[in-house]
Amino acid sequence: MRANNLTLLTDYYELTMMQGYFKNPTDQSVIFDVFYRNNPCGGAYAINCGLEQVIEYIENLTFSSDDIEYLRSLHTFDEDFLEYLSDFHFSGDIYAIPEGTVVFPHEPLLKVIAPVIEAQLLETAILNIINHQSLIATKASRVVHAARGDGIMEFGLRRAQGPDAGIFGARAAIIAGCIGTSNVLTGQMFDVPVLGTHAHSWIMSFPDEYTAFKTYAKLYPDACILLVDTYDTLKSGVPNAIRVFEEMREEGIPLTRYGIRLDSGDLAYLSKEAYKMLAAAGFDDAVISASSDLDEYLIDSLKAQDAKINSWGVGTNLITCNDNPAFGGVYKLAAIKDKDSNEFIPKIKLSENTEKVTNPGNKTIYRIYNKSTGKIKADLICLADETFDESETMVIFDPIDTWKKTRVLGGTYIMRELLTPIFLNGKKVYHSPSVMELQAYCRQEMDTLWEESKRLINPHEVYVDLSQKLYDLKTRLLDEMGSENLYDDQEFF
Ligand SMILES: Nc1ncnc2c1ncn2[C@@H]1O[C@H](COP(=O)(O)OP(=O)(O)OP(=O)(O)O)[C@@H](O)[C@H]1O
Ligand SMILES: O=P(O)(O)OC[C@H]1O[C@H](OP(=O)(O)OP(=O)(O)O)[C@H](O)[C@@H]1O
Ligand SMILES: O=C(O)c1cccnc1
Repeated sequence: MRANNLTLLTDYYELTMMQGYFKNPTDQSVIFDVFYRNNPCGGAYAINCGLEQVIEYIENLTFSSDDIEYLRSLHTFDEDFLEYLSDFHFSGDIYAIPEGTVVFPHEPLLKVIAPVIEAQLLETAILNIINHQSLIATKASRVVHAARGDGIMEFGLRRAQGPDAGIFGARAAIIAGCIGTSNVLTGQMFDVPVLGTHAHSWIMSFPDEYTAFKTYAKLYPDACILLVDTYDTLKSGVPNAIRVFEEMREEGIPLTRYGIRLDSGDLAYLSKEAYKMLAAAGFDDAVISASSDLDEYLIDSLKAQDAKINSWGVGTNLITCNDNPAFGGVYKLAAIKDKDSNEFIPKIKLSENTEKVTNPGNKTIYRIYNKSTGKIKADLICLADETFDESETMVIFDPIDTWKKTRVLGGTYIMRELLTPIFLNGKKVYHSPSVMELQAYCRQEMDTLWEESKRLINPHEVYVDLSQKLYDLKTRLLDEMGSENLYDDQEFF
């Protein structure tokens, strides 16, 4: 399982490049941006997640003597470089969007400003952490949204891709709105609710289903959710559960959190029939929980079928994000500081694919909200030193189809800068909220999205525009590079 010190959790090439920078000394500062290009699962947004673990990683970033010994054994690194590494610590600045924030493609989720030799090392671990947790938080947010206010219990640990995916996946799922997790270690590490029912094996280990239910109910009268599908849901499971609940009622045991779990069969039909039986016996407030390879689409469909389910256990498809296995976040160089002028010179990466051309320069992001509804109108990626006046009318435009323009009238909008300082000169200047605080924040964030953008299929995309200044800079750099290419003696076929 994950060690505290993740310094060697990096790609080999980061270290070979670092040695290259060390041998060709440059104390040049650079800017790297972390961003992603496509929203997971065909959605219109993502939930940014993993910053607390990035902070821990950077705070613990030191090469131990064992690390140095191991690197020496690779016969790639010289002694002077190894000596440099043994004293290594991060001395730069990091700005990031807080965890639990709704984010969109191409926005810098995190920005590193540091000497190139330091900034290069961080790439792999930062992406590893942010890509995983943002992916699972986004998937969980979709599942939570589909459940329309019912609680989602995260049950994925046994199917997660290893311990870390289980632990930090559950953390991300709770931030995105799951009410609890079956993962006890996540509960301990992050002080979040642990929840659960019982397995089929519990029923099977007793001579009969009634005795199994009765024994469980005696032990856990205030958290008594009985799994009713081991033998026959409607003929045996539900009647036996009702018998136990009736006995509890007769014995004067308060029925606080009690009910059933369905784990197979037609969940719409079974839940409706089970509800009728429970209600007829006076248990219409029983929890009817369902699990069985669920995801956001199945939950949405079961809601549309008027299934009488009010609690959901979701495991495999959530914790693995089965329909979209990678978040696709990247770490791209955006600027290099010029030694003479001490100014950042913007850099751009070209691509045949317009979407993949990077945004150059030292940037920040402003979120523009409609003042009366509080909903997001658009995000504006701009240069870090740009200022805006909310009383002025602003024209924003699509950076690809530039003729698509929107006029935002002065006084009708509010702007909020999303990037927050996390490290300045290597010192942490940010305090991570607790996971439950992040959950509350994420809920508020989801309220700023229009319903149309939360739809599971073909959601309305939120506009992410470039400021005029950034757009002009990008166009100028592209023009300059284009004219350089003009003089290449290329052969065309
Ligand atoms: N009414 C429904 N509408 C849409 N999907 C449903 C409905 N009821 C169940 N499902 C889903 O259909 C799938 C059922 O798959 P399958 O029949 O293989 O398993 P099962 O019924 O859980 O039985 P078992 O546990 O014995 O494999 C599950 O993903 C379940 O969530
Ligand atoms: O279906 P998921 O979304 O992945 O949710 C988790 C599943 O894990 C359990 O099944 P499992 O067969 O592992 O154990 P059990 O014998 O207790 O049912 C549980 O009953 C759920 O079906
Ligand atoms: O508590 C449960 O019901 C549970 C936990 C993990 C996986 N499936 C179900």
